[in-house]
Amino acid sequence: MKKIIIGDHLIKSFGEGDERRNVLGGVTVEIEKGEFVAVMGPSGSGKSTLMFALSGTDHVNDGKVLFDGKDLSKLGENELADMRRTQMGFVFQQPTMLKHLNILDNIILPSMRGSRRNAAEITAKARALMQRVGIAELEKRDMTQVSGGQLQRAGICRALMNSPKIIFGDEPTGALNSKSAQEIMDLFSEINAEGTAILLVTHDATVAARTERIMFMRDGTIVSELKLPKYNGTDTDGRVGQVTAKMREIGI
Ligand SMILES: Nc1ncnc2c1ncn2[C@@H]1O[C@H](COP(=O)(O)OP(=O)(O)OP(=O)(O)O)[C@@H](O)[C@H]1O
Repeated sequence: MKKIIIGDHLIKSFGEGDERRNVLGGVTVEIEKGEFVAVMGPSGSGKSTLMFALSGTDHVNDGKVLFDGKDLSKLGENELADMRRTQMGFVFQQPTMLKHLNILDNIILPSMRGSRRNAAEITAKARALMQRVGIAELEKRDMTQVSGGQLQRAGICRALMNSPKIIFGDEPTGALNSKSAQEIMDLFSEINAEGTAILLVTHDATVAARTERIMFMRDGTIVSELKLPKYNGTDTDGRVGQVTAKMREIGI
């Protein structure tokens, strides 16, 4: 099984009666194990809805999602929650963290729930990840005492706690300045190089240009795709140029 995710003819609709409309109009997506992919498209084109569908965060109305060969619709709610917690990582534009807990405790909190590992093991893993992403000295601070980039690093540590097979990122650099955004993208590249698949939703051509495949959405369907070689730190401007040219071509 080479694919980590197959989304097969996904249909998702919202609204009732005359107001009802398809936000995903039969989308088929395949993501390879270890692949680094971006989804771009105008606001409201269905990017986040697609991500929620592929991650089992939200149910689809029709079509099916296979995660590592398992049909998500055949799993009970607990099994699905368990799969999301242990095999998928999530990074959002603004990491949601509890204000009254320090950064370290925020990182370990989700892993404590229903885990067979003991607290010392979990804490050691969190500290190792914090060290790795350069925020080891911030463990006692709370979320209001760190920068946006540092908070996002903490969010990435939290997403990596269970060594997921894929990370879903919804505009993970959207709230950051360009330097922090680049550093976060460097981190994603490193994580991907170690074999974790990554799916990012982004409006930013410089973010998308770091990935190896970009799917362009419009009105709930994938209208085009751009493939790039795996990023190795070279030809950054050329890659961004290819993404922006494609965006112009399809009118995004
Ligand atoms: N729970 C919901 N109920 C009703 N409509 C919804 C719901 N979630 C999303 N939508 C609608 O579905 C469409 C697609 O939303 P989605 O968030 O997937 O778009 P997007 O491409 O991620 O947009 P953006 O770039 O602005 O985040 C939008 O028109 C949105 O209003």
